[in-house]
Amino acid sequence: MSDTTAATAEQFAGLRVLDLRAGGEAERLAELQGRWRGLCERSFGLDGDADAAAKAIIAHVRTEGDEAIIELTERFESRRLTAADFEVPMGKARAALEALDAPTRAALEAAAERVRRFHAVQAQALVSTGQIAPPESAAGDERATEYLASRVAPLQRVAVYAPGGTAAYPSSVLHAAIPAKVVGVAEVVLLTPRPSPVVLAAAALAGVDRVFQIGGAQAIAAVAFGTATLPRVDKIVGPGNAYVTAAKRLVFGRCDIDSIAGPSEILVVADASADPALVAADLISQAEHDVQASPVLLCSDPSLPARVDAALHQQLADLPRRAIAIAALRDQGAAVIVDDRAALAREADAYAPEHLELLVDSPAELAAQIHRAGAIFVGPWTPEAAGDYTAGPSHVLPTAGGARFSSPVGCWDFVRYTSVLELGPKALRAQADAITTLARAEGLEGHARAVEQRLRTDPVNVQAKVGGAA
Ligand SMILES: NC(=O)c1ccc[n+]([C@@H]2O[C@H](COP(=O)([O-])OP(=O)(O)OC[C@H]3O[C@@H](n4cnc5c(N)ncnc54)[C@H](O)[C@@H]3O)[C@@H](O)[C@H]2O)c1
Ligand SMILES: N[C@H](CO)Cc1c[nH]c[nH+]1
Ligand SMILES: [Zn+2]
Repeated sequence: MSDTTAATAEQFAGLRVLDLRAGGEAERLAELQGRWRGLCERSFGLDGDADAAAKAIIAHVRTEGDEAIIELTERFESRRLTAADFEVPMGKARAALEALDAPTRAALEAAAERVRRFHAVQAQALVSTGQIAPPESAAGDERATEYLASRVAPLQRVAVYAPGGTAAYPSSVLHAAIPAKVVGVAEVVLLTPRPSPVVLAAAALAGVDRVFQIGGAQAIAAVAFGTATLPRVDKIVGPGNAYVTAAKRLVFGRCDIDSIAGPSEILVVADASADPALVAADLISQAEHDVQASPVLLCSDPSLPARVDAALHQQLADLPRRAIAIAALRDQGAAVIVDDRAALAREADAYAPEHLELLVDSPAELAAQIHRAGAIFVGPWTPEAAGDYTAGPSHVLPTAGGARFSSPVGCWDFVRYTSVLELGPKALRAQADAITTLARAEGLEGHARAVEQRLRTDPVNVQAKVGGAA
């Protein structure tokens, strides 16, 4: 991990430039392309130290339960808790909401309302679908009826993880717990280390049912397996650092998870029309999250990286979290130069960022050509920070290239579908030949006989045989 304490604004040496334009010296170009591919192939934590640490923590919590949580919280957070301290009474969260200063409460309520409204619309798409499909020839014949359905129902109990290491994230409480409540999850459990009063207030506002002031991989393990104090949950959602993210991946299967929502990322796609001050501001807005954040510029204007570097220098100078931002810009940051607009779209898709920001001419047109991103911010009036707080869609998004296959946290995360099948005797008979043939092709005689057994006992079938009609 980077040494953040030593970093200062003066130490920021500028984004490393990867000039991928055609026409450069072939060997050098191949090397730069290899480096860019390395960034596109990032798969955070898959074989890193965090994975090994999370594995050991999970094993410890599985065997020692609450005792392990007490020990690990002391080791990683220097906090001495007893099991009785784990749960923060909801009364305290409600009191925190009441005690909040008026501007913060108004901002929290405005964000909560917009997130709720957006997800209320999204939830309308989550319907049970059913089909009663007698063949036309058998219309009105109940025995030919088949009922095939996908029945949707909310999960019973989910855990929301809200980070609390180097910053507090009341917004993450809203952006994960509200969609869960919108679809009717019975019990939402919040896990968060050192909850600030604003985090507790957000929990009360979002309708969270229980709050546990524990964090890290130990919190993830606790709710995946359950301990004497913490309940086992059906799903864990929410962002976190490398340890939290690795633990989520490791407990998947014991419970569900949303996606790998790890250290923040932003890919700012810019052309000659972009204002370098906006590019720098938005790179910094994600770099300041974590020394492991990834702030990357992808541009078609070769003069832009130098102008963005100058703006970065200026803006980093008095940034409170500049040490973190500089470490992220230095270690994961890059300025990638490509030939044209088509290459901007192609390489943005290849990077599959958590946040994609388009500071280009006709940004909506370019947005339509890019398919792999957690969220796309279109045009100069849509800073990524708006999505973090008030816009409405959840800011809990897949990182580390997960946007290739995962989605933002949404109402879909908090429901599951059950298939329901009901066949009438004629409907089964219509499929029987295909079923028994396929079963025997798979060497599964028992399956074939399970169907034939029914056909033999179907009174209509018996009658038909006796009467000689089908
Ligand atoms: N992708 C998203 O949607 C999204 C949203 C918000 C935040 N984030 C990210 O969430 C992260 C928040 O990280 P954070 O650290 O501030 O809070 P966190 O709550 O995720 O992690 C803090 C916990 O990490 C554990 N920990 C610390 N050092 C450890 C070690 N050496 N070994 C094992 N465990 C250790 C501790 O238990 C501590 O409680 C950032 O990376 C931020 O970028 C992502
Ligand atoms: N940008 C973060 C997701 O990567 C979410 C967040 C919360 N608060 C501020 N930002
Ligand atoms: Zn953010």
